[in-house]
Amino acid sequence: MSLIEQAKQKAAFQAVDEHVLPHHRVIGVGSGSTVVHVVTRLLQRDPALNAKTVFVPTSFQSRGLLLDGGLTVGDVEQYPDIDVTIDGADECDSDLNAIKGGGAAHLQEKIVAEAAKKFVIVADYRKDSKVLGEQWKHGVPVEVVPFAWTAVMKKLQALGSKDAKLRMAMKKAGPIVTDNGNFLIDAPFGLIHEPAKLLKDIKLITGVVEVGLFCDMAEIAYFGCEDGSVIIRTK
Ligand SMILES: O=C(CO)[C@H](O)[C@H](O)COP(=O)(O)O
Repeated sequence: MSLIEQAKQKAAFQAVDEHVLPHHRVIGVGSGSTVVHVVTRLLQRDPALNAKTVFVPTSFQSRGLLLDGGLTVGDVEQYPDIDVTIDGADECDSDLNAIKGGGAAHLQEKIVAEAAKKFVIVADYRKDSKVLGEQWKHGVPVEVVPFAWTAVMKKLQALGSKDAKLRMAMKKAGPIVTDNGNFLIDAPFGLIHEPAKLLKDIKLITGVVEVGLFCDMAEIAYFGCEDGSVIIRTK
């Protein structure tokens, strides 16, 4: 396993060990490569404990990971009160505001994070920053209704994101379609000093479904490092 993968694993394992408690019955599970290690650790728990627990995924990917592991899967409609949600991030600032949606899953991720009593971020050290936009250069992921994408793009440009782009699929002649049937625009804004304000401004654009800015949501973040240590940040 590469050093970066080991770093992600360290962060994920520690977060599961410290935040998924024996009395918890509903656990939210995010998406992405770091979350693969979260599921690995969940599967190492006492099977009797896992059998009494429902896991709420945030994407096609995490649903598959949970089902492959034989865990019981539920959704927010059935389980609106989640004990803890653990998810990755594309970048996380010193106030624990995060950019998410690199994996196009931020709508469901935000719903599952908001439904949780506690939201925990796991990542490698490259995601740790002072100000959003320092590390993640692809821009803020913005999920949009397909019909509205050009109109939303113009509004994002007017807000200052000159290089906003529709996210294209790798092996399809066309745009990425999210798990919810929408398109995605990646909107770079340089350094984001006021993420909550930017979040509000983007959300007010008609046709925007959800913005990959998670402001004032995470309680704690674990960043795995290549030397085997884990940086922990709290609010
Ligand atoms: O927000 C996400 C998906 O929408 C992911 O959590 C984020 O992209 C981080 O992924 P990884 O752990 O692979 O770096």
